[in-house]
Amino acid sequence: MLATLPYILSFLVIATTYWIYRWRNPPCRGKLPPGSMGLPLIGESIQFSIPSRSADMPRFVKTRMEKYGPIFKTSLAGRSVIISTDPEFNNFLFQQEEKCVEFWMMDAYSKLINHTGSSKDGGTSSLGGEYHRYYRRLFLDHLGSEAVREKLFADVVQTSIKTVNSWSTKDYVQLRSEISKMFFEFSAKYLFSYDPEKCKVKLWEKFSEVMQALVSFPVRIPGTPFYRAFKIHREIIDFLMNTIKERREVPEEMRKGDCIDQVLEHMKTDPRITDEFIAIVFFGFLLGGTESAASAFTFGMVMLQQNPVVLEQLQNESEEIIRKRENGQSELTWNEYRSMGYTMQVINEILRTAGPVAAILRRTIKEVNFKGYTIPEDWVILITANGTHLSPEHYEDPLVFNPSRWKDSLTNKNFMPFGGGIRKCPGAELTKAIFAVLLHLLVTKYSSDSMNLKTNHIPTAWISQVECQGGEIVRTSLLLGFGEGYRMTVSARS
Ligand code: HEM
Repeated sequence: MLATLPYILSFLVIATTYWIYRWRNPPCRGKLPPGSMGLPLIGESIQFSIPSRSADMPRFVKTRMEKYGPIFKTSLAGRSVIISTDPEFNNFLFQQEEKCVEFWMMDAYSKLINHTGSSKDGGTSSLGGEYHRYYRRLFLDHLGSEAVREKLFADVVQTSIKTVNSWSTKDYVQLRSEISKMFFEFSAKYLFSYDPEKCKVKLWEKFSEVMQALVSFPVRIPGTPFYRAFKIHREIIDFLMNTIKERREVPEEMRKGDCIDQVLEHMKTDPRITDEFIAIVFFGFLLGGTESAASAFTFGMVMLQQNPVVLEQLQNESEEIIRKRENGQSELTWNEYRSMGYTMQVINEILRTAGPVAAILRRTIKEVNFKGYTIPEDWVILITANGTHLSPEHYEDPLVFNPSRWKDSLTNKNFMPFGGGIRKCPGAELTKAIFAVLLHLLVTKYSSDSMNLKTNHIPTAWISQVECQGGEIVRTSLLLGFGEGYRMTVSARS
């Protein structure tokens, strides 16, 4: 036995050394992008999860961009990952959907919705392939870039007026949560005519609790936030399925013409569209339309407060619109909205600097070759538009909030807050319309020096996991947070 010990030890040393070597140099048929795979098993997950207390891009990304360039490799949560801040590569990837790459989700989210993982699976919980094409068409039919027209816009105006008016009666407004709620209720109304005042189920409260779980550790052990969220998620799915069932029983002539009614029509001819699939899709839509918009708008308000000259110019534009009215109309119209040049520049600048969707995730389903690099199959690619939007290479003085940089054009190939390709955000135009209406109402109803944002001591549910003092803006790796939250006090203009 003793005689074989040196052989066993030598074998172990060689095997471990080989394993570490393989970990650091993953197999690849070409040249992988530069970067470090970190420690065996945990990779660089710890460094990645350290929040940055600044409005700049996450430190993790910034330091590695400086060291390795805009495309680099790492390992996170047991996965081999490529992080891309290169706009050319990002745009290339957006065009490769379902060819070389496919949609991929954070572990917590995919476990929460019981996602089957791949577009090849074809199960009803799959959100790729033909299922994706179906629900995307459904959303775009109602609210795509051309769809935010007078009718939808009038709804946006009414909902925003209701929200902004309610603020004047409050001691303070918890900005982020108010905006989340507004986006949530607007989306729910459009999907299934949800009326929070009539419905017994307090959907928004349930939904906020599920949101918290997305930044918690995804283990389904009783007592953990994730476990509770899992149960509430099921309740929401059951509620949505029940809503579909109830609507099916309503005579066709009494239907409401919302998304559910359209789905019921499609179900008549396509048995693959099940109630559960639609409930999961609606849930994803509500999620997509709530968190990012609320983060971005809150960030925008912080920026406006810090830039009074911009706020004043915004106010001038809105006042000018009101001055030009001849027919005594009091609400913003679609045509007026289309004329709000400076407001749109401000919104672009908010989206650039806030970058609420810090990570768009894809999985390679085939080897990807780009700019001399090879990315093997089954790697995760994390596309971070922040790395582009906040890089001095693409934007002069990137941390300066300067809406005028958009005065010549509101688009460019380095600007991708809503992603791109066949998964580009279908809520983009709606988001811009809601932001414009909210800004218009705020600057015309309240005096600009009264729109004070202060940090409060009520932890914002969304980011309660992020420890932070004094309400600084915090970028965690995937979410934009606000320390202890922002509360806004407003007073009507004299
Ligand atoms: C500031 C606000 C918003 C930002 C920055 C944003 C950003 C994004 C991004 C980057 C994607 C692409 C994700 C990917 O490629 O994997 C996306 C997808 C999506 N967004 Fe948004 N979004 C916003 C608001 C909204 C709103 C208001 C809605 C709904 C009313 C919405 C609904 C969706 C949906 C349903 C998808 C999935 C599209 C698909 O898979 O084809 N988003 N969003």
